[in-house]
Amino acid sequence: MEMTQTNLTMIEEKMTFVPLTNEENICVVGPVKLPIKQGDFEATFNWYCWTTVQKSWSKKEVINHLNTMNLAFGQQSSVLVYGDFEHAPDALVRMHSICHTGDIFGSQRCDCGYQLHESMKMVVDNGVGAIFYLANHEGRGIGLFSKSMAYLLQQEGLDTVEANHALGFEDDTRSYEESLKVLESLRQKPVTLITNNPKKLAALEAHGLSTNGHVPLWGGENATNHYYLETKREKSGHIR
Ligand SMILES: Nc1nc2c(ncn2[C@@H]2O[C@H](COP(=O)(O)OP(=O)(O)OP(=O)(O)O)[C@@H](O)[C@H]2O)c(=O)[nH]1
Repeated sequence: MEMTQTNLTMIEEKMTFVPLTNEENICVVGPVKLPIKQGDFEATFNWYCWTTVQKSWSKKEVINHLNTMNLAFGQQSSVLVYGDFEHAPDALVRMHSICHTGDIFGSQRCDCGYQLHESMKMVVDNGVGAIFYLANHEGRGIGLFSKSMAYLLQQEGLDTVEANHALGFEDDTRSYEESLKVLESLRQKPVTLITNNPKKLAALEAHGLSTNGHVPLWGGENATNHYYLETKREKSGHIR
């Protein structure tokens, strides 16, 4: 079926350009209505997805380029927004790094799946908030393929930080700049971060966004991930 002018206009109305660099804009699409059901938990979020595009492109050109952008070969990030995110005085925000093994497979080697689902519940209980799902953060920035090797090293006794170093990576190479620009485009008031990671708070403050501090999210601890979580606390500076 051909796209009609009405459909094209409707999509263009849901597209926003957020300046990133001199060469690139972030193109944000949304809100898209997204009803979610996970066990007993049900909620309807406003979902926004984004990708970077050439600065010179118009909205129509972005749509025309979709089938040559190879979007399935590089994942896009997105955010689930709940409530009156732009205006409400108190909003909870989670900056969640993608974890293919924990979030999708339910791996017990980390606490990621627990944190993702729990933060969605916390946002809905709070009435307002957003969960950013950051697609270029797999394995704290080393990628899934490298993470599989890091896991093999961890099976031999290295901790999560040592395993990254052994493969030639820094422990944590994640950047929050792109997602913080998207956050700024959705809300200018202070937010409370759901995190145990002080680096995430520091990134928000370094970007010039004001914060109401953080709420910790510990839980989902088990015999398999105990050592991983202990290393986060002892070596990576995670707040108890
Ligand atoms: N390299 C590496 N990455 C891991 C390992 N276990 C989990 N991860 C990744 O670590 C990231 C965890 O991200 P987050 O849930 O945002 O966790 P965090 O930085 O500890 O911060 P908070 O959860 O907010 O406290 C995900 O990208 C996982 O894929 C591991 O053993 N090695």
